[in-house]
Amino acid sequence: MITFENVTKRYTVSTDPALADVSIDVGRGDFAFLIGTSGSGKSTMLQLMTRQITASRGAILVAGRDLRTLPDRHVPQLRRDIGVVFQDFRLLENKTVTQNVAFALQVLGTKRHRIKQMVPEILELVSLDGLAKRRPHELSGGEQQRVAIARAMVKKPQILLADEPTGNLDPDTSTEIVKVLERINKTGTTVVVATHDERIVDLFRKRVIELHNGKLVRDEQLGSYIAEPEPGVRRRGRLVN
Ligand SMILES: Nc1ncnc2c1ncn2[C@@H]1O[C@H](COP(=O)(O)OP(=O)(O)OP(=O)(O)O)[C@@H](O)[C@H]1O
Repeated sequence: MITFENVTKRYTVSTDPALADVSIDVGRGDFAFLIGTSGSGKSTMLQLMTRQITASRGAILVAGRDLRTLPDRHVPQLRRDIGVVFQDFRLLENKTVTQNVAFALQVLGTKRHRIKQMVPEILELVSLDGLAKRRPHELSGGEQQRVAIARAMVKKPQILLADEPTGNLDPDTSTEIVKVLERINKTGTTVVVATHDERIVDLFRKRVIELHNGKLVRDEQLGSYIAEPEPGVRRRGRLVN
């Protein structure tokens, strides 16, 4: 669903690349955490996937499209296949929950009767059905993030990208949000979550893709936040089998 082949991204010629020779393959229906310290290249990777920026070198394939050759006029179509959520929710403050979600469908040109039908369905998916008439300031952070996820999911994208989705949330609420993402993933959507949140990575034990200074340093199924040492390597004085 998302393939990077030897991708390098340089923002300026004089500095080190933000992403250096990265190759990954995220299949349909996968769930991956993208981790790494600040500045390691996580946001750069997400922005390359949506073609907000283009690679300096290498090939990127997303939902069957080669982003090197995709004409600009086809980029909106690509973005219909990709839902994105952010740390800061980015909701429309003067609109209710229903209106925030409906607005995302209106801009796609969806007919009014379809919007009326689809919005309650999607609110149910993120367990927000009781809060449809509230405005963002009347919601908790976790509820606001659910609205943002609902809004990203209305177009039924094949891929959901989340950039630090639990960054503003307390631990219990963060767990609930990742459970929502997991539920969406179980419906077949490919989910990639860029995060610094060590606790959720260790709790959910999904695939972990780790960057360091723009380089891919780990790609592990059922990974934890801190890489497990190789067998035979000493860790805190104990030999790991
Ligand atoms: N528009 C830009 N112009 C120049 N350099 C940039 C630009 N965006 C990012 N960079 C640089 O590219 C590198 C990777 O940044 P990126 O934002 O992808 O990291 P990140 O892992 O997402 O960090 P964070 O966790 O802090 O969001 C950093 O050195 C950053 O300074």
